[in-house]
Formats: sequence, structure tokens, C-alpha cells
Amino acid sequence: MRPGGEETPALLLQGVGRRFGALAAVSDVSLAVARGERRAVLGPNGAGKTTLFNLICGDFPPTAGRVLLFGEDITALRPHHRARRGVGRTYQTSLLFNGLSVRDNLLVALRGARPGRFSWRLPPTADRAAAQLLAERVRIAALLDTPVAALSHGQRRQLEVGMALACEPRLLMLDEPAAGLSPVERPELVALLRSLPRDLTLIVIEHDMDIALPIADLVTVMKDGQVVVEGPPDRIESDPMVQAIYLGHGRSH
Ligand SMILES: Nc1ncnc2c1ncn2[C@@H]1O[C@H](COP(=O)(O)OP(=O)(O)OP(=O)(O)O)[C@@H](O)[C@H]1O
Repeated sequence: MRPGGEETPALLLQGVGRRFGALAAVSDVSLAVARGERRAVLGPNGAGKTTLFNLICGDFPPTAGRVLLFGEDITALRPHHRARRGVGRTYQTSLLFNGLSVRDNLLVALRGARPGRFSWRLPPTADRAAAQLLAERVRIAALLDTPVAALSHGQRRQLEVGMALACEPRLLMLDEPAAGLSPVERPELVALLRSLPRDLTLIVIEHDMDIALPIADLVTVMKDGQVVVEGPPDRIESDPMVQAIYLGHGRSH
């Protein structure tokens, strides 16, 4: 396999682990996510999903193993260096500017995404057009002049995805995008995620199967820091191990 060639996975984890003292939060995780793939990482509370997410984004280094992005070893790189190489992300807690409009939030993200970002050199019309495109992509174009404080929870999530897309990521990581959404908002989010460009590689960390399964090409299920099952959504749903893990956790509707 030619490093960096088309067949090189977007993300390759090789025996990745992370300990916090005596606790192995993530243990010997190996997985390959193909270019343009939509991968869901599922698992109950405490399974290690967020820790794995942070290891991929670089919030802290793994205590074992390697992380490769499009063939490049990024294990030792800090988050902003990973971001420059194409890792985009959203956060479980919102990082929006409540006092600003949707448009201004997108403009801040667009300007922050550019090297030399404090130069403010691009003509405002180009930025406004880019903000408009992003808003259309995440289905909130009608809300461009609305203050973020007036958005619903679901609309905030859509804006967060738009802001992450402003950096033109090659790999987009979403951390529990459906957390706190109403039953009406959830299908809208699923539709939005399904409509993202197919060349974008997407990893969604979720504990909710009803969100994860409709958007995923492949699902990785974690428990106690380890990968316990991996496969296509239809097989995951009927897998006895997955059913046992989720028994008692319930599926929300
Ligand atoms: N910074 C930390 N220090 C110590 N222990 C941690 C730290 N972060 C996570 N852990 C522990 O690692 C384990 C895995 O946690 P993690 O948050 O990755 O799971 P999760 O699958 O994301 O769960 P949830 O769905 O509740 O977010 C848990 O036992 C957690 O308490």
C-alpha cells in the first residue's frame, strides 16, 4: 500500500490505549476508517468513546499505540496541528457565541480556519458568500441573521456542524451530536449528517443506536475501553452481544 495513496485509510488506529492511573479507559483499539466512510462508534456510558475521540483529536496523547491520518503518523501532534492536517470536530458542550448572529458565528469560524487568520484580508463579500454556503449545507440558511441565543437546541447543533465544516476538514469527528435533542429534532440531524459531502470522512461518537445506525456505513461498538463488535448497521442491531450491552440502557424514541 502506497502511504498517502487512495487506498490508505483516512484514519488508522494501531493498538491505541490510554490509561488514567490504574484505569484503562481505552485499551488496544485497532481500527481503519476508509476515505469517505461514515463510521459510528457506539457504546454505553463509560465505554471509552470520548477518550477515543480525544485520542484521535489530540486532546491528550495515547499511552500506547499509534494514530495515522491519511498515512501520516500524528500520534505526537497537538490538536491544532491535527486540525491543520484536516481533523475537524464538534464538542459535547457548545462553543457558540450566543450574542452573535448565525452569520457572524460562521464568519468567525471561517476566519479562524485560515492561516494568517487575524489579517482580515479577504473581501467581506467572499466571506459572506462562504457563510451563506455553509448555512445552506447545514440547513439553517433562513436563520443567518438570527442571534444564536434564539436558536433551538437542534439548530445550534446544525450551526456547530457548519462551524466545523468551515475548516474544510477531511475527517470530521462529531461527539454525541444528538445529545439533548428533542424527538422532532433528531431526524433532522440524521438527515443533515446523511447529506454531508461523500468525500468527507465522518466519525460519530454516539450512545444512541437510533442516531448512529441510519448514518453509518460501519459501526464499532465499544465496552470497557475495548472494541467488542464491528460491522454494518443491520448486523450490529441484531448482534446478541450488542443487545446484551444495551439491555437496560434502552433505545430512545
Ligand atoms: N481525564 C480522566 N481522568 C480519569 N478518568 C477518566 C478521564 N476521562 C475518562 N475517564 C474514565 O475513563 C472511562 C471511559 O470514559 P469515557 O468518557 O471515555 O467513556 P464514554 O464511552 O465516552 O462515556 P459517556 O457516554 O458517558 O461519555 C470512564 O471510566 C471514565 O471515568
